[in-house]
Amino acid sequence: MLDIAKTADRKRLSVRGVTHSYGGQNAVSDVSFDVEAGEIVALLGPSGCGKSTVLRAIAGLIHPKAGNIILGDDDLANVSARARGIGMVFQNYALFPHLTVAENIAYPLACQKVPRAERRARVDEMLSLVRLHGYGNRLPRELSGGQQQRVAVARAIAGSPSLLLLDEPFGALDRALRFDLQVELLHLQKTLGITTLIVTHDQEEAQSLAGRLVLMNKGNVEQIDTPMAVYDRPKTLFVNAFIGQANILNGTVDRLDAEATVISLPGEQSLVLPRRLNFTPGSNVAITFRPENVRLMPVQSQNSLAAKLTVSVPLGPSLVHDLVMDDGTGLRSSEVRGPSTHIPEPGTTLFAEIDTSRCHAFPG
Ligand SMILES: Nc1ncnc2c1ncn2[C@@H]1O[C@H](COP(=O)(O)OP(=O)(O)OP(=O)(O)O)[C@@H](O)[C@H]1O
Repeated sequence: MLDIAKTADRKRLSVRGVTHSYGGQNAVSDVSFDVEAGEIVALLGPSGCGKSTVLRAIAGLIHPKAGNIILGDDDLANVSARARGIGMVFQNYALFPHLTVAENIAYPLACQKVPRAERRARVDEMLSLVRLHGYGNRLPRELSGGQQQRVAVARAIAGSPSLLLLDEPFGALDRALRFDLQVELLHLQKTLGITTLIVTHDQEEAQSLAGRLVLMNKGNVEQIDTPMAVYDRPKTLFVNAFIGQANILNGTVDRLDAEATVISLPGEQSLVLPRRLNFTPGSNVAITFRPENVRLMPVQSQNSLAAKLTVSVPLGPSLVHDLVMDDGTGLRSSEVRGPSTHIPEPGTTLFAEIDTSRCHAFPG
């Protein structure tokens, strides 16, 4: 077992009702979530939704207007950024350019007044951990972007922080390298068991790294759940559209009984959902479903919608079809491609058969 794993101090992070504004404009409102000791959670949402503001408040770089941040048993309100025991990694590496790799990694240890010999041993351990053994004497500019980011990770964990914060850590790297570093980070986090919060706007990154996601939109938390639950049971239309792909049909509740709800759609089409929705007749609803829950058929059946094929695109193992309905609403269907999969001609009218048991309904 690694030395650092023995000394890692697992703490639970609790964010309670954090609210912050810049110049009167609320950037985050009443944000609450927990990261259990040793857990990895992703804060996910579109640009400007307030993710970095939450992270900065946890790190102690800003003081939120309201709310509490509790790490372990300590409320951090009166604890300085430096004394919080938090390791941070930013997108732009932020290594000290005039210090060598080893000096960069040793920096937090020097601040903690760790004796020189112990510092040297810890730096060596960190270099092996991030697979940069032998690079200690180089300057940051003599490393690739991926290597620099590994040094940033090593520096963040060298001081055995009780919390690791990562702000878009791999945003500047190309896709393949990002994936490699994500796998490495996951391995490292599991080995060390550091409570970790990662901020990203990349849903694939969030889903591959985190056990739970905190979905933010316009300064508010919309849902906190596992990646699969967020995908399968989105609580809001925003979450449904932000995670994965979603077809959205705007319609009106026509009639409902105990077992079914009939939705009228533009162009005299309709859809029967096999359950009673919590809406009154006449309500506007947005019905959503994933492309993989749509099958294209040559003939009409119940719960199929007529649409014209615009394009079919092979994407690795699947085939994605884009269609347009008479009223201009777009539809997307995807299927697993086999050796005999037939690709229809663009312009063909097809019938999109929707698995209505997988549809979600939100206020329109
Ligand atoms: N220093 C600042 N002064 C004024 N407004 C700010 C400041 N920092 C952030 N904001 C505003 O607060 C809101 C939230 O910003 P924040 O950086 O937290 O979002 P984000 O989700 O991290 O975005 P991104 O993914 O683009 O980094 C935005 O509307 C932003 O314009």
